[in-house]
Amino acid sequence: MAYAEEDRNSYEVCKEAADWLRARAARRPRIAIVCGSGLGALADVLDSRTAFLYEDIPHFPRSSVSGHVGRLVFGELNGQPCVCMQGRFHSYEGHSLSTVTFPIRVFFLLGVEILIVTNAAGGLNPHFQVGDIMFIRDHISLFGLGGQNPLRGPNDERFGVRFPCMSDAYEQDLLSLAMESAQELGFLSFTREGVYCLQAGPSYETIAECRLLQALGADAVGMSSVPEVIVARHCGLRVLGISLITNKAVMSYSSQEKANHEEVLRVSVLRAEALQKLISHLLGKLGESTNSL
Ligand SMILES: O=P(O)(O)O[C@@H]1C[C@H](O)[C@@H](CO)O1
Ligand code: HPA
Repeated sequence: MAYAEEDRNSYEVCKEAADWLRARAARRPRIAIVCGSGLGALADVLDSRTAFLYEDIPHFPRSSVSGHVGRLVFGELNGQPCVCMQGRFHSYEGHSLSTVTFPIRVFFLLGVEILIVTNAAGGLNPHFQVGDIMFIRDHISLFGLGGQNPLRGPNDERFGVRFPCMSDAYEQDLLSLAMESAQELGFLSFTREGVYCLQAGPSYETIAECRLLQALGADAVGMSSVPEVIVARHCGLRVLGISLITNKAVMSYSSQEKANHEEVLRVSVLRAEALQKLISHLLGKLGESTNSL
């Protein structure tokens, strides 16, 4: 089917991809997990896995960033049926925001109820350390504030309302369960909560920009996740966001530190196992609380 790039996430196009996947996946996933930079190994620990290359799924975009493999993996984690995006799409790759968020609408049409977005991010909060896991309490979208929103354009009510609320984007119940999981696993010493700020990338921030973002109330800065969260909330998915602090944002002109993707990937891989344990533990709790949450 030929369509303009901005029409990629139209209902019909998303449904074709969802129908293709539904015909091939063994179980309907309840939870979708977007794996951030260097965090794709999570998909490799799912039980009863079935994987599809993005290039084989109708209308799926291609991943071009190292640390993002480019597969959709269905399976079970701690008894919960899941689908993992082993590789996400970023607008700096040249994708429109409708392309970046296309998989989220496909997940919605597959019957997914909960979206877990993970990402690598630079720490702006001076109390954060490299290797900290930050549960996202809220976000600041420099895209959105600047007029670029994935919901821009005609609204299709089959997905959601014209003016969705975002003050409850990150669900408190999921955040509490995630915190409880961190406590039960003994992870509290490196678990934080904070505000994630989206900037366009692919260049990292200048020192003046880091100072500005910190003054605005951001605890971490990254180049993804927010468009996915907006589209997920638009179609009623419950959202948990997790940032891995892979580097400290450079705040001083006397610092010799330089942000780089190799370090981001190195730290992500070091913390990948802890993050897997955390998400798996949380999913077990979601299974126990199916009726109450
Ligand atoms: O996909 P995420 O947000 O985890 O990736 C971050 C942002 C850039 O893509 C890259 C920069 O190192 O890592
Ligand atoms: N800035 C933006 N995106 C990032 C960073 C950063 O410092 N680290 C990982 N992703």
